Formats: sequence, structure tokens, C-alpha cells
Amino acid sequence: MIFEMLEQDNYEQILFCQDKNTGLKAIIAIHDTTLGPALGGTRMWPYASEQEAIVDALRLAKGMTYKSAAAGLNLGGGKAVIIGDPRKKTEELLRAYGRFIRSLNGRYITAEDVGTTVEDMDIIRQETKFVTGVSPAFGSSGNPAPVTAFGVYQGMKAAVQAAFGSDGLKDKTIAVQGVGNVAYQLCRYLHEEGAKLIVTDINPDNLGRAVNEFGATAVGVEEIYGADCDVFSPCALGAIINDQTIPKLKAKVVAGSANNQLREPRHGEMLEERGIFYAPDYVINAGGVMNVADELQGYNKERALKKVATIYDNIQKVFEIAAEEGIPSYLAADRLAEKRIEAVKMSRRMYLP
Ligand SMILES: NC(=O)C1=CN([C@@H]2O[C@H](COP(=O)(O)OP(=O)(O)OC[C@H]3O[C@@H](n4cnc5c(N)ncnc54)[C@H](O)[C@@H]3O)[C@@H](O)[C@H]2O)C=CC1
Ligand SMILES: CC(C)CC(=O)C(=O)O
Repeated sequence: MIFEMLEQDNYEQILFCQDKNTGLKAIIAIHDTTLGPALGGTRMWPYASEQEAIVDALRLAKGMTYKSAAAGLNLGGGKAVIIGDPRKKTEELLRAYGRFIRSLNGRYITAEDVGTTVEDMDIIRQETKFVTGVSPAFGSSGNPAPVTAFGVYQGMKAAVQAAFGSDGLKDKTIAVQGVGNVAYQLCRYLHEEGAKLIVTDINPDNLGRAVNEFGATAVGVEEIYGADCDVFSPCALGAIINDQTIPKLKAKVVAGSANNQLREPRHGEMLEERGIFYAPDYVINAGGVMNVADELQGYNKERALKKVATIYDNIQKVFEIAAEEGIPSYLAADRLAEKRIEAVKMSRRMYLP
């Protein structure tokens, strides 16, 4: 069954990591390394089953291949998941995990994702150099979330420009699902530009912070889909654009940080049929990977932010391709990414001694 899954989307490798002493159960998935080493974060989550964890790792890894390709980075796609409650992680578990990353000798480079932090990356760094998003004290870029948020803000403006003919967000109503690390910073940009915010979160502290600091209106977790808004911004987990939620959406734009927002590709078609401008997830949320990728050449914040600002142009380009070719935006993004991977693959045919 696993080989069938790998074959379906042409994955290169999957690594199951187990360490009885520390309780580590991790999966590292490497999708495609045509463009370079597979870089992607490590998610720690109490998955209900091993199957769920495998599927998440695989889907996220493929997303990273497309994300880095569309972003113009020389990186392949990989991602890892640790099965467990992030509140219970220990130094020894992370160090054991770091040693597994080291065993891949640079084929996979890690960073933060849901359930892991800069402090965790600092611990992993004790075992391997193939880790990014490490503390600035080590000359690294630190927490990628604020930079991801800046990129989402840029991409949202480009999507709003495509949908409304102007990229201003003043007085636009934005419904934000999940106000954690990325969306908290995103809400700050939106609030500063004069947008009205509707927010939801399962974590009352995160919710309260957005309400108190940005005057956001809080709604229930199910209510957010039907919120009366211009933009729906999914910033929690994946698969939230699906048969149940699409009919509820009132927004004209979907633009958020969450990975794998479409449950299935056909949900991208459904958004298109309803005239909803969908900013493809892996294009709009590439700010984090652009930022940590800069570490690989010696981190320079100014250079990294300049790169992240190109997300505005990338989203614009996706909508242009979609309009020219009469295809949904998710497909236009896939074409952009696949075209680059294929072109580089061709240019590498020549043997170099
Ligand atoms: N941190 C980064 O730099 C990047 C993050 N992403 C993606 O963006 C999303 C958010 O990432 P972070 O902000 O770092 O994670 P986070 O864990 O800090 O924030 C997620 C928030 O969503 C809330 N949440 C979870 N389930 C929910 C539900 N059913 N309804 C409402 N709220 C819910 C959580 O309580 C939390 O406040 C994730 O999908 C992540 O993979 C993508 C690219 C980079
Ligand atoms: C900081 C990034 C490398 C996190 C990631 O894995 C992603 O973009 O989804």
C-alpha cells in the first residue's frame, strides 16, 4: 500500500524513524530533489493513526516541491512529522530525531512547522547542521512565521487586486481561520492597513489576543466559513476547502497561509466555478521557505524580505496564466512549478566530470 502511494505522485523516499528510549516516532518524506535538497518543516501532531501521519507527511512534502519550484528556489520538497503531543516533547526526543536527519546527509533539511519552535530547531542543531529556522544568535533567521505572514499579506493584496481591481485592503473584511504564529502577524498587517477582521481559533488565548490587539470580531470555528467577508484566509490546518465548506463561502477571495487547503484538486475547480479567486496555498505561503533558504547562503534579512515581496508578483502571474489559459488558479500554479522542474531536469542531462 505504501509503495502504491509513493508511486502515485512519484515520491523518492520515505523514512520511518523509531527510537524506543525517547519515544520518537517520526516520518520523513522526500518528494522530489530535482532542484536541490528537500527542505521543509517538521510538524509535531497527535495523529489519530499512523495512516493519517503518513498521508500528512506525503502531502506536505509534495507541497514543498511545488512551493520551492514556483518560488524560484533551488530546493526540492520534503517534510517530516513527529507523531505525538507537542506539549510533551523532550530534548532527547528532538536530539534522536536530529540524528535521523543527519543520517540523510543533507538530502533533507528541516525547519519549523505546526508544533515545533525555534528552540526545538536549536536542539536539533546540536545533532545536525541540516536544520534552518535556528536562533538568530547562531547567525540564522529565527522564527519564519512573521516572514511567512509578510508574504501572505503581499499575496493577498495581489489576489484582491485581481478580484476587485485595486489591491487596497482598507475597509475590506477579512475572515481569518486560526490566529496562531503566522496569522497573528498577518492580522497586524491587515489591521494597520485598515481592514476589518473576523477571527476564529480553538485556542482561546490566541483568539483573545487578536480580539484585544486588533479589534477583531470572534466567531465560532464552524461560523467562519459563512462569515460575511471579502476575503477568507485559512491559516490553521489543511483540507478546509471541501464539499461542505465551499457552499458556505461568501468571500470573493481565498488567501491564507495554511498548507494543502484544497481537500482534493476538484475543489479548486469548484472555487473557480463560483468566481472565487483562490491564491494557491504553496505560492502565497512561500515566505517562510524563502526566508530559511536564505540561511543556506549566510542569512541576510534585507535580501530575504526582498525575495518574499516577490510573492505579490508570483500570485499575479498565477492569475494571468489562469486567465490566458482558461484554467483554475491552482492548476496554473502547478503548471508554473512543473514547467520549472522539467526545464531544470532537461538542462541536467549533460554529464559533468
Ligand atoms: N510557520 C510558518 O512559517 C509557515 C506555516 N505554514 C502553514 O500555516 C498554517 C499555520 O501555521 P502556524 O501559524 O505556524 O501554526 P500555529 O500552530 O501557530 O497556528 C495555527 C492556529 O490555528 C488554530 N487552529 C487549529 N485548528 C483549528 C480549527 N479547526 N479552527 C480554528 N483554529 C484552529 C490553532 O489553535 C493555532 O492558533 C499551517 O498550516 C502551517 O503549515 C505554511 C508556511 C510557513
Ligand atoms: C519554514 C518553512 C520551511 C516551513 C514549511 O515547511 C512550509 O513552508 O510549509
